[in-house]
Amino acid sequence: MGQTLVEKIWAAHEVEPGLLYVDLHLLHDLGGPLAFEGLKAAGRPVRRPDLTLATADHNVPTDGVTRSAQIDDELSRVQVGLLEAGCAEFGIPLHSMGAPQQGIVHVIGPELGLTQPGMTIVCGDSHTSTHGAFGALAFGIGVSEVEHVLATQCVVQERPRTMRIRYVGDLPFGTTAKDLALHTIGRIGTSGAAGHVVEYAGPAIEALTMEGRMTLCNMTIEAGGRAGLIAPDAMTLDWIDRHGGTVDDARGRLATDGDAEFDREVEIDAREVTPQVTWGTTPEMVAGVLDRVPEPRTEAERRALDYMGLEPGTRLVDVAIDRVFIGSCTNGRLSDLRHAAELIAGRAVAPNVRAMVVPGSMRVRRAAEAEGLDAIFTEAGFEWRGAGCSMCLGMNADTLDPGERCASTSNRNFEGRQGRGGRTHLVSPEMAAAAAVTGHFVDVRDWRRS
Ligand SMILES: CC(C)[C@H](C(=O)O)[C@@H](O)C(=O)O
Ligand code: SF4
Repeated sequence: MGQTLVEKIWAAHEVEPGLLYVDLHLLHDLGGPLAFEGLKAAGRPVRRPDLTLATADHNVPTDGVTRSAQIDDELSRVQVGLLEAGCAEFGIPLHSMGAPQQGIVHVIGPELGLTQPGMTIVCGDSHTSTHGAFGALAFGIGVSEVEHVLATQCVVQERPRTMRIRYVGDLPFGTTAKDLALHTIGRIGTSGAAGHVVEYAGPAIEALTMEGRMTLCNMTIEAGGRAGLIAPDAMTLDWIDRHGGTVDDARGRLATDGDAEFDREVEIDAREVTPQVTWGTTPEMVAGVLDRVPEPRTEAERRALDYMGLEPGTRLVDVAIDRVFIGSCTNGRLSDLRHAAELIAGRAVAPNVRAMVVPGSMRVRRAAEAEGLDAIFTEAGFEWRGAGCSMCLGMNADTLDPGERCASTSNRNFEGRQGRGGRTHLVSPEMAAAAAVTGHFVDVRDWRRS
């Protein structure tokens, strides 16, 4: 019997049963500092600093501050400072605040040509699955595992179960990878992929750009998956080539064999995807923009509606918003900014809305500026910020006030995620841009036709 892509990568990295060799270890300012403490206490060096790369993203202010010592918030200042000190001590390359390549860890890995097919990639962060877009087996690990990888370049892992989500048909006009991801989670639920590594397949996947594939793989975690990945193709190799990486031939051809078997197979009709808006406090509480806020079926849904301040039966297009956040490792890449800017051009942010764009990396920011996207955004009334996680999780000063309602391109709409009492609606960059202009959700397909 043939093997799945994941089984092939697994077999090529298994040092002994349950122990995987790690090709690339990414660190950020939350997991890194704690792991360094552990290493220091044990008196161990970092085994392969050359296969390790760090960046500051979670705690970084986006208001132009370029040195960790200048961060107002004490905890954030300490965490970024510890990352800087630890990287210097252990010889780990770091893109910290003020560095030209600083950015969200899952944005900079691919952008630097480091993320490649067939690799094992780990990071102390659940959305490491993003890198699976390149045909890598990429997954999040816990802090103690980060320390273990730093010390040994290996990670203890239970063999994951395999799952394939195969899409039938093409994505309809005016819908995006984000809509595909949200629609999928709406179908299978937030534990629909629990314990599995998901391989995405089908014509709708082949037609996605690399950025779209990253968005989809990123959100695998929100369906409970361990990781998500897509077999490499010519587009993958071309993207890596344009970003300065070189891919080994055999790895570039990696794919699931025709007769391989998955533990689970799910089929989803991509033709049914519409622009999606979440109405609740988990990504599975989602509907099409033309739908209404549903009657709650469970206690959790009742609670979610209460928290979100929404009445069942309200049309989603009638829901007014206060804030817009375009950014995050889900949708903070150059093409996301381009798509939002296309809709913004020549229009203005609604008077009662505060909208911000936080590029996923400083490189994305510079590239966007070179194309004049920053001018489009600022002329429309958006704030144009520095790079980082920012309002995706609100660890810096970019947060919602209690009760504020936000159209956000990030991946989690949990209670308090963007600030205590804040209400998050997950959408695509296009939907966020259109909502910024009108002050409520709109069917972006109409705008794209006009
Ligand atoms: C802080 C970090 C560990 C966390 C994650 O693992 O995803 C964060 O990035 C998030 O998105 O909530
Ligand atoms: S952008 Fe958001 S989801 Fe991504 S790593 Fe940062 S906090 Fe996590």
